[in-house]
Amino acid sequence: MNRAPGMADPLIRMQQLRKVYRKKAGGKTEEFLAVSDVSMDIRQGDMVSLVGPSGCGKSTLLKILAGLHGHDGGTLQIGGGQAFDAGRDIGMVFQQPVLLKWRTILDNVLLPADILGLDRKAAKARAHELLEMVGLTGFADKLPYELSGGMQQRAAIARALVHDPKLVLMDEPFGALDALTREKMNLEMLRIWEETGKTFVVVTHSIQEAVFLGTHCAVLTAGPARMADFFPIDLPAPRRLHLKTSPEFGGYVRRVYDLLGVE
Ligand SMILES: Nc1ncnc2c1ncn2[C@@H]1O[C@H](COP(=O)(O)OP(=O)(O)OP(=O)(O)O)[C@@H](O)[C@H]1O
Repeated sequence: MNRAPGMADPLIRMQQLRKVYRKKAGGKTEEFLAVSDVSMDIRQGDMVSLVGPSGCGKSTLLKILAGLHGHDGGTLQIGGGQAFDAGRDIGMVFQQPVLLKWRTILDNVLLPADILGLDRKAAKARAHELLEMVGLTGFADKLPYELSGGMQQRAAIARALVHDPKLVLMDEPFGALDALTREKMNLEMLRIWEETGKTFVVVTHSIQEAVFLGTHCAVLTAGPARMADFFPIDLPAPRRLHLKTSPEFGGYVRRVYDLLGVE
């Protein structure tokens, strides 16, 4: 795991973060508390998994980090004391790859660089490097429909990295994949994270996936919305699938089950 030397402040600091959705209905304003009392420090190079049941506010939290939503209480500092521009410094991966079907895989990967107006030649060289990193060498000129779901999601990961963001936000990136492809993608993602040294925040419904991927895990609950815990996951690196059969892994999984009240 790479950490910037001398970087004292965390890349992200959330303190008692709170988000209320408001809706006007029949002359009244209805309020819904979606995120409550979320506090955590995320350091550069961390891989943080956000886990919790449907509706507990994981996506809302990610949208707040991405600058797509404001928050109603608490504080959020991003950048570790350095300038931080959400458009430039964040890469996003969604549950579906959302590739533009008329653009080649290379041109899809280049999309953020095009939007930001980055030098096309340099961006193209980086896009080719990233395609190699995600195992898609030779697919640059294909159209999305010519790739499997897992391959498309790997292209989406390359797209999230092409503008060299400081922070990568992933919202259930492997939720649409079959179980075996998902396990392979977990390993791929850990390798990409190791190679890039970037900070990743990953939303998942899967407790096993949260424990397997994370250097840290944030557990959120719904009804009431709150953060139940945030803790480091001290498992040996590099993580391999057989780790899932170890008592240490089982201990972390059990801790999350207990926090979520799952029997
Ligand atoms: N734009 C919105 N306006 C009003 N309520 C919203 C809005 N977005 C989300 N909510 C509500 O806030 C709560 C948290 O939603 P969010 O999408 O963050 O949950 P989640 O944990 O990501 O769920 P899932 O795992 O099912 O995607 C839910 O009860 C949802 O109905």
